[in-house]
Amino acid sequence: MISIQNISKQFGKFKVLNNVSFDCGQGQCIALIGPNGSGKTTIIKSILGMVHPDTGSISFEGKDIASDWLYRNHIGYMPQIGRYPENMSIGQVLDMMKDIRKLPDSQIDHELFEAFNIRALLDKRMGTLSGGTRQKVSACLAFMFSSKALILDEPSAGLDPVSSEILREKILAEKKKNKLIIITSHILSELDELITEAVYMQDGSLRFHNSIQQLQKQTGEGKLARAIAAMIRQQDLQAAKGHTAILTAVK
Ligand SMILES: Nc1ncnc2c1ncn2[C@@H]1O[C@H](COP(=O)(O)OP(=O)(O)OP(=O)(O)O)[C@@H](O)[C@H]1O
Repeated sequence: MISIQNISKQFGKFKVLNNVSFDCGQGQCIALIGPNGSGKTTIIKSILGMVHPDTGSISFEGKDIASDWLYRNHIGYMPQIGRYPENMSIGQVLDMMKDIRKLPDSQIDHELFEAFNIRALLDKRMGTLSGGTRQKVSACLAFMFSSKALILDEPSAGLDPVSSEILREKILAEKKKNKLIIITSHILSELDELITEAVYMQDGSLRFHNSIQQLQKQTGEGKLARAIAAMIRQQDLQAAKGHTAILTAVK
């Protein structure tokens, strides 16, 4: 559904993405993980057309995204930090987005709107909201338009435990509808039982892309956090062995 081919991006002298390629298929729930600053948000922004890679290409349903921006209507995006006109009320922001997306009311998904009780907050101005409430508004907007693909950047950051669970249930429900979901999180335990694939970024490069079954089989670990840690240890060990073999051969 989304294909990322050899994308690189440099900000000034700093290479943020280095020849990254991977495919994201319909029905997959992909964890995009890696240390701070490894390039996860830059990948997401590249998919959304908010950052333009210096080289490489990205396609959505087989079409290069550079040639047609309408693909964006098929993606629900929840940013790490939602930025909205601070003087507008929640109700005005929701109405504005509905106007832009032009979807009939019957197709609008109000589930999170109801579950987070946003109705009671409609008159509150965006500039006065707590971080968690702002996240809830971002979540409502991401899921509201019944998009084929959902991209969620640290979706539970700042949410209270009950709201996090509501959002997790919603993600699970959307996964069952065969949507593509790409999700970043530093709390790997949140991703257990949710994701089908893990894409691990390090220093702007893709370190591995495995299905959860492959990861579990290769590491013998059931939980995502332990499987990722074991996978990295295995790869480091292999690299060290390769290094030693080269040194021995040179001697
Ligand atoms: N517009 C920009 N100008 C300059 N540097 C940038 C810009 N956007 C991102 N970067 C740098 O690119 C690197 C990757 O940033 P990115 O936000 O993609 O990382 P991340 O993996 O999402 O990190 P985190 O886990 O902290 O959210 C960082 O060092 C960041 O400072």
